[in-house]
Amino acid sequence: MGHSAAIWDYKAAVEITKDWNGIDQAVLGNPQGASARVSLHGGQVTSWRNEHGEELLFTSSKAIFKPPKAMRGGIPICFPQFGNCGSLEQHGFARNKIWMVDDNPPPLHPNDSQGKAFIDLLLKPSEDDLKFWPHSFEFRLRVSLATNADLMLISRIRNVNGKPFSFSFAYHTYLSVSDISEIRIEGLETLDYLDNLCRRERFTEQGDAVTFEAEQVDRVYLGSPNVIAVLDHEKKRTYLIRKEGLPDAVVWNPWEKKSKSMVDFGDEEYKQMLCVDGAAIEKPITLKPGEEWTGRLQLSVVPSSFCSDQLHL
Ligand SMILES: O=P(O)(O)OC[C@H]1O[C@@H](O)[C@H](O)[C@@H](O)[C@@H]1O
Repeated sequence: MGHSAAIWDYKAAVEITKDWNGIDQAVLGNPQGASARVSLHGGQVTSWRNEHGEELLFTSSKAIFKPPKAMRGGIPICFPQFGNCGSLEQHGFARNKIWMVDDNPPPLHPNDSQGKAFIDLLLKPSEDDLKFWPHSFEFRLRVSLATNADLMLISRIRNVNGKPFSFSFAYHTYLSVSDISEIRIEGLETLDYLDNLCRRERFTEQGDAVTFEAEQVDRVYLGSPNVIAVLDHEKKRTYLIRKEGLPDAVVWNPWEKKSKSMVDFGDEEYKQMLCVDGAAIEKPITLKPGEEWTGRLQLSVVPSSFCSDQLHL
């Protein structure tokens, strides 16, 4: 994984190393041995492991770890556009850019700082970016790992001083699952969704949970609750996705046919992955000069005996 260039003591360790392409990445650790890795390429979280060293995020065995494209897995950031419904490249440019580390980040909130390892990455537009998206923004991404191994991503996007601008956003979260046909998502039942496979037509979810049976699912659930549970029966564990400032939830699994059409994805790998993204898509966010938007995502894993009633889903 490359050599260590620096060790900072943000209560727990944050280490900057080089990845296989010589691009810096931050490795966050907690005292129990959990870890998270975030690449400066795209500000993309590329790994999140629990204290037993088990990887919780999916990465394709065919992933291409080479800029300019984002690698298939982890948590790419979709900004300032989700999908292809705008003039920019699919899912926006942020995931393809090289971000900077902020060596002097503002402190964590006192209620929020207990033992957390964190790193702040910054993205500002280059001259070239301004030609395609002429808006002066600053994007601060804070990735932190808690003592209980929860992974938190906080995005703060500020209109530095330009004209008002609008954007859509998603944390495109690739979860690693044992077998997609055993997975249930709770928290999205009865909601309306836009079906990306059906010209973004609006439907209403009918099942008592979202399950995956025989075909690609590619939907944007609207006005979703701030906690969504992904139950993995076989692994006897549940992912909890908590979000703030992100009203929508994208659910995507490519299934067989689409998997075969993606060069950086194995034909059978759809069985082991599921994307559930905290997102702001249906109603774009608009920022006036000087305004800032915050979108938070917190991922936890709990045993499947944990009752969903406790979540107030
Ligand atoms: O291949 P990309 O650009 O990373 O996108 C992957 C998928 O991302 C999902 O979020 C979209 O809803 C899908 O339509 C898309 O295929």
